[in-house]
Amino acid sequence: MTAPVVVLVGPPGAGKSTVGALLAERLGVGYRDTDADIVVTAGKPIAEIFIEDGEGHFRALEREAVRTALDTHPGVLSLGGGAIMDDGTRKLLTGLPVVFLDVELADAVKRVGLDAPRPLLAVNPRKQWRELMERRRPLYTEVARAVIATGDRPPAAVADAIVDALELRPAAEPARPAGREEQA
Ligand SMILES: Nc1ncnc2c1ncn2[C@@H]1O[C@H](COP(=O)(O)OP(=O)(O)OP(=O)(O)O)[C@@H](O)[C@H]1O
Ligand SMILES: O=C(O)C1=C[C@@H](O)[C@@H](O)[C@H](O)C1
Ligand SMILES: [Mg+2]
Repeated sequence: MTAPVVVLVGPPGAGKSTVGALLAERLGVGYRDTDADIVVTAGKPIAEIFIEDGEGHFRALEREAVRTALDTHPGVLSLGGGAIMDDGTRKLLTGLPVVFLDVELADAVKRVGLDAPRPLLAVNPRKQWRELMERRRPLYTEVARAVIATGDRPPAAVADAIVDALELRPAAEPARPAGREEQA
């Protein structure tokens, strides 16, 4: 198993894609998003999977997408906003460097407008988002090794905060051999 260096979780608009891509570039590793993997595997957009097959089927596809990505992707991995709702998916995350990108409703609205085709936010998105976060916040927190508030930080500062919280360094940066400082 080649586990990711960071797994990002958080609600829609938390910045998983934006921060994840930035962080991957900074660390010199690849970036992957399980939502994108599911679309490829299912051969149709997520909204269609929800409508035609239901949320339960989507969560099962998502669990398998997470399992595969955790086994094969050594870089930065973003999960779908609701992945932590599935018991099996949460179990897969045990012991991994999971970061919860936290965001308040007002900032999420500013960022994504809540008018994108998100199946679970289709009707009355503000109310849905608030209720969804009430249910999900304890689960995001449960799986997370670090919780990063993103409201008052631009994406680059969020990436910095993750690097600090998990004490990460670029993949290419060699570990300094012990005792070399004195020899220069
Ligand atoms: N820390 C931040 N400060 C300000 N704007 C941000 C921040 N993080 C992300 N954004 C902006 O918010 C929008 C949504 O970000 P992004 O798509 O990365 O969120 P996401 O968590 O991946 O959402 P989704 O769950 O829908 O995939 C983008 O326009 C992005 O530029
Ligand atoms: O919050 C959610 O439940 C979702 C978020 C998206 O990332 C997608 O995984 C899907 O639209 C479901
Ligand atoms: Mg995203």
